[in-house]
Amino acid sequence: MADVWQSSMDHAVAVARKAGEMVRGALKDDRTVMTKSSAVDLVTQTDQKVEQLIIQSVKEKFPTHRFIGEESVAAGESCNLTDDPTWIIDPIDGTTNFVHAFPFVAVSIGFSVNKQVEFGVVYSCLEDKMFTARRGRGAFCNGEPLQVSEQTDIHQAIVATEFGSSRDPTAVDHIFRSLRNILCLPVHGVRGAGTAAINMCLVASGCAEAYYEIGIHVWDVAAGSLIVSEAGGVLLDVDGGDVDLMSRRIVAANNRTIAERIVKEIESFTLQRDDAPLQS
Ligand SMILES: O=P(O)(O)O[C@H]1[C@H](O)[C@@H](O)[C@H](O)[C@@H](O)[C@@H]1O
Ligand SMILES: [Mg+2]
Ligand SMILES: [Mg+2]
Repeated sequence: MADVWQSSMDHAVAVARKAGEMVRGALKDDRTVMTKSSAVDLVTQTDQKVEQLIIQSVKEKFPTHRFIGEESVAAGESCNLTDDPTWIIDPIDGTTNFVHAFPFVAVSIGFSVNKQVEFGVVYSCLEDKMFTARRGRGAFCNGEPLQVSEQTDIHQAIVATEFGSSRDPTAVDHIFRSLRNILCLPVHGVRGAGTAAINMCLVASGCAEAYYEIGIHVWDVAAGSLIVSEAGGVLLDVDGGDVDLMSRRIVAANNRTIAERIVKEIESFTLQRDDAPLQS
């Protein structure tokens, strides 16, 4: 049966690679840093230019498709997922890393139809690693199949997480208590690449057993969520229920045993959903 979304996925890979070239080029220039929701929620003109490059290129080829882009939402566009074909774009995942030339920076493009991710593309620009997944057809890195770790013992796991962009003391307390609970299980180690998308690709690659975070957005995790599940992994909400990509919370793990063990240690809290009505 013809795969109606293959041409869209091919375009996503091509434009992610082109965006990666733009990111690498911008690393040679001075980067003007602006802030969004907090003093540490950074954005640059390169984030904005990359998002426009991706969106304009898609509009030319697929004029009926819709978009959820991190920087478009930051500029006031809505973040509502419909049944329509929708490109869910994080132009630079790891902007803080980009600003500091810390070498983990990704372009993340998820593609949803009927509110289901059909393909995901994460291009780790400085590693030149193209992570891809098509629903039901596996996950790959530069064309090589990906498979999650087979580890079921949490005490022999590496767990990835991030501290996020909030410095609200209550949220930070929850984040640190969760981190302490997990670190002291003990686990072999806790790591963070500084980008949700690359953390999820590390889980899909079998390099980390799990990644969890409260504070992410749909554009951070849409592509990575499919790459993890197509590599044999599982996705949960931090409370152990079904994952909800708009909820700003996620656990991505190699298997349910590890995922549910991590859920037990997380002090969860809720944040305003990505698709909450815009404040008037
Ligand atoms: O770099 P961006 O796209 O803003 O995404 C990161 C976010 O800013 C951080 O707060 C999260 O902790 C990371 O997981 C995101 O990758
Ligand atoms: Mg991001
Ligand atoms: Mg971003």
